Amino acid sequence: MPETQRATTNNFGIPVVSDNESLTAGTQGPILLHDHYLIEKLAHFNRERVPERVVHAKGGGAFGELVVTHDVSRYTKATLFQPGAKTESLVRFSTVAGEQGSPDTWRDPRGFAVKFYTEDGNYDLVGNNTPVFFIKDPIKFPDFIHSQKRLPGSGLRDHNMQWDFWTLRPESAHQVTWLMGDRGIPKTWRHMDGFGSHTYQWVNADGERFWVKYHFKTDQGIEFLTQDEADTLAGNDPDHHRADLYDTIARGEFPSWTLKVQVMPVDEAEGYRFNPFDLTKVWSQKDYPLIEVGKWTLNRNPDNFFAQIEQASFEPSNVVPGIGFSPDKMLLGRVFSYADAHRYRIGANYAQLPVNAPKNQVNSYSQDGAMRYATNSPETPVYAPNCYGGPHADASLAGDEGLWAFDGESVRAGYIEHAEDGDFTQAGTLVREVLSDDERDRLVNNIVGHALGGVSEPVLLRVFDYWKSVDPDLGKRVEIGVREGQSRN
Ligand code: HEM
Repeated sequence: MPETQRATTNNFGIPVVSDNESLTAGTQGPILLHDHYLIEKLAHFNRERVPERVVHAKGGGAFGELVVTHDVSRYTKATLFQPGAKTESLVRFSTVAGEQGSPDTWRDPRGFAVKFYTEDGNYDLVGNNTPVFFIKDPIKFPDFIHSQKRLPGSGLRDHNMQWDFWTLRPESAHQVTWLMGDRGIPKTWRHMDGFGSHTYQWVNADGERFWVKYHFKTDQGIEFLTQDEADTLAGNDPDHHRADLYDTIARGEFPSWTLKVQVMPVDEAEGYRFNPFDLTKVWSQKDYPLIEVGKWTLNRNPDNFFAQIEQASFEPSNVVPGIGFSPDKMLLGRVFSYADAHRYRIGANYAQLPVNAPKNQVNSYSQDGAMRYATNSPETPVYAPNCYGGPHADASLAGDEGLWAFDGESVRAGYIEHAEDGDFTQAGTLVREVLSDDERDRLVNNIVGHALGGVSEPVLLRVFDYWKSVDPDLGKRVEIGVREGQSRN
């Protein structure tokens, strides 16, 4: 064996005799059970997969850093947002509805999940490439996702089911308008913006509170794929977006985004023309202009995709001092959901994996569980309170948690309607005031093409009404396009 070549070992470091032949009783005899290396190989292989994410199963990611270039300390005391702060980061981009092997260029929102390894623990901002979402109550999330995935009998995806759900839940209109437009298929992950989407809370050093929305503006410029381009790539190059990110970073070209925020003083929320906690609405940038925070750059590829991307866990519950939640019910539902998903998908001790572990010291009282390894000394007390020097909670942080006032009975109700709320208002504004003529034409074509892909009566009639409610002219064009398409087929 050449000196530089290392001997194969089994998982316990014991050198093995053969990479190629199993141990048998004679050349034609049975395989022997005590060939423990063969058994190790076959048994470990059977356990190579963890369950794929129930949503956002197909994705890719990279490491990078956030550098704060502007002073937003009057809005938050969070250490990662202080002037000059530099924080290591991880991102995972994804599609929502497809499975692990699905094409990157299907029309779908893109996940934009960011982890910041701050000195106060991990801050996860688990957003999308759109500022809004299809629904506004977490109780609807499993129904919504079921309608986007596959039929139980045939295992096929079904546009009829998608439109049935969307048109029966008209609060989806704003997000569906984004989805059916150019932003529904970004050219690459580098050519899309990212959004925290929800309203979060920032708390400054004086304990003052602000509502905040995050925007990652791509420095590469927004670019998209037409439906035809995307369809071709879905067949020829299903990992197009994953490969693009990896290859670009490997070439030493580091994509970046400018992080900006919209900030609303808490006492302005009640009188704002849109309910600021409704995830199907944006805040007008005329009312709350973007404030620059810093530069977020991706500069390092994973060196083990499974360990660092597949096992990565992002959870909206990870907020650090100076950042808090808001009355957005979707956000509050997500605060429960993700850590629960990780415990099932990766295991109880997923937070100990290097990609998920914070860079600062963990002093929690969690212990044991599958695959646990020790991080504390044997003398560390395993309960609180104790009189043996174990960690104790810091009550002085109470004001940094991001709390808010509320009052009233337990109710099952929607959001308080503000002056200009309504399911179709902002979708209509997007169509009429933001999109160019070309963009509107492509929107109509995309909707018509999608509806012709299996949507039938009575859902189809609701599709026409839905788009007429967004914009009467757009709705008429959709109806004419679909009827013409039907008569051609
Ligand atoms: C109540 C509503 C929601 C629920 C219950 C929910 C639940 C989940 C679950 C269970 C996962 C899989 C986690 C895993 O196995 O690692 C997931 C992934 C994800 N969700 Fe949600 N979700 C909701 C809404 C949203 C919204 C509104 C956004 C964006 C604004 C979003 C963005 C993401 C992203 C980006 C991922 C992938 C994270 C990764 O790359 O690992 N989700 N969601």
